[in-house]
Amino acid sequence: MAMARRSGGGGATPQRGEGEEGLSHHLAESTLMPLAPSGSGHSKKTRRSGTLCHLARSAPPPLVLAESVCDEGVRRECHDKEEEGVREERRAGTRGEMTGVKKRYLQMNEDLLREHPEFLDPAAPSLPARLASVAAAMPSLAAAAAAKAIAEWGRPAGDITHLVFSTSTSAQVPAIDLRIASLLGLSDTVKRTTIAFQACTGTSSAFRVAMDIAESNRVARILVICADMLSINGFHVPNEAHPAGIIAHALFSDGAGAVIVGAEPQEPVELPIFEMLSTSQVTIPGTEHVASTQFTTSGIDYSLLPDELVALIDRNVERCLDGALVPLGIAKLGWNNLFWVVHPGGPIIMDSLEAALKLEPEKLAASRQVLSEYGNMTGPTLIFVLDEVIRRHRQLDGDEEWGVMVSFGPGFTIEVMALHACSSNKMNPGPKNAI
Ligand SMILES: CC(C)(COP(=O)(O)OP(=O)(O)OC[C@H]1O[C@@H](n2cnc3c(N)ncnc32)[C@H](O)[C@@H]1OP(=O)(O)O)[C@@H](O)C(=O)NCCC(=O)NCCSC(=O)CC(=O)O
Repeated sequence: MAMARRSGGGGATPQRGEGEEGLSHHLAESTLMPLAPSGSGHSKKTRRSGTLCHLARSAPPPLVLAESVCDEGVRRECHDKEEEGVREERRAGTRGEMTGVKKRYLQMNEDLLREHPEFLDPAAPSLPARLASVAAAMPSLAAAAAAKAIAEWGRPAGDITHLVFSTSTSAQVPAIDLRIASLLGLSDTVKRTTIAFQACTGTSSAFRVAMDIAESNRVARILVICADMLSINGFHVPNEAHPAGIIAHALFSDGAGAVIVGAEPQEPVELPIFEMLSTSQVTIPGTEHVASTQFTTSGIDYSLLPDELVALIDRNVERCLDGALVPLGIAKLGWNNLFWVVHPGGPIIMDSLEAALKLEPEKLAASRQVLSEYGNMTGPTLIFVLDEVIRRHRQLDGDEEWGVMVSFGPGFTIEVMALHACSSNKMNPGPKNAI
């Protein structure tokens, strides 16, 4: 397997010297054996971190698309704004134009509403029924994503040693990961970890934990699954006094994604896609109020202060990226020479990031496309974006070798993971990048 550090060929490349030293120094701190065969041009001291081997995604069947029972409220909100003449964009806009969401997949449907009319009554206690509905629907959705990832990985499910499951919309004991493990036929010795309520940083948190496991246990094969179903927990009759709820209706959706992480791949069976080079999580003090969700007796309530969030991104994102990427020698390539895997929280979040870093529009094209085609699925969205970035690289012959995964979540938290595309797999065609 090539550990591509490009020496030319058009891709932006950290130069020998400061950047390379930074890379070697950082990676040497990990406990991993080098993945590169000797003579590949890498320093013998160069160590590699956990490698992301395979990923797959799945969305639930399109039970209710954008034309869901939520539509009336959203349309009414547009109409009222139109009458007030508040916003020119709103006058011309449809819901899709406002949020960037054209299609979504939702588990909430009319059958569920008939079965649980209390979901329509904001005063009726409905949280237990909602959580039970999630518990009934989520395992099969998550298992479907994981089964695809395992099939693509090429080794038997029984070879999975660890399961890291992340969700912000399920709460039960034992956690849903147990049911998923059983559906997948995982070993009864698999070590399970559930990461709860990280919201839009759910995937980043799970990847971070998986990377730590892979670094400390080189034979571990970690199945990471992220699943959320905000349509069930967060569905409420629209209330004009609560605009965040209306926006949530137009934006949020359901989905699940899975990846398999491990070190020292057994080629040719395991063909890695990305190397996970470093992770960082920065939480800005005193900003807990900016993005939050509350469990109420009638479901999950979500709240976001968009102006404060935009200001936080503007003031902090570059320093967070520098903190993660400068030691690796990647930051000096320039933000526009990296590939970007960004959680598309909403148009305002991507616009802010683009403006703060002066990113060219195509850098967030994968994020915008996922938002458009799937909505904001909370945690799993980032895996969909990763999948889309890979697809685009293959189709458009993208040549960025170094990249960054970014998500923003409650805290207010900024998570960054530095990625390197493996030349042995789909992201980069090998010969072009070989040294
Ligand atoms: C909704 C929008 C697409 C609308 O864009 P427009 O360009 O049409 O208009 P705009 O940005 O000026 O916003 C219009 C009005 O809606 C308000 N507004 C926007 N988003 C809001 C929100 N989430 N809650 C409450 N109000 C909100 C604005 O303050 C403004 O109010 P006024 O008219 O009074 O000035 C965008 O604002 C947006 O992307 N908002 C963020 C969406 C979001 O909440 N995403 C989830 C992120 S959470 C996430 O991803 C991480 C996590 O879960 O932790």
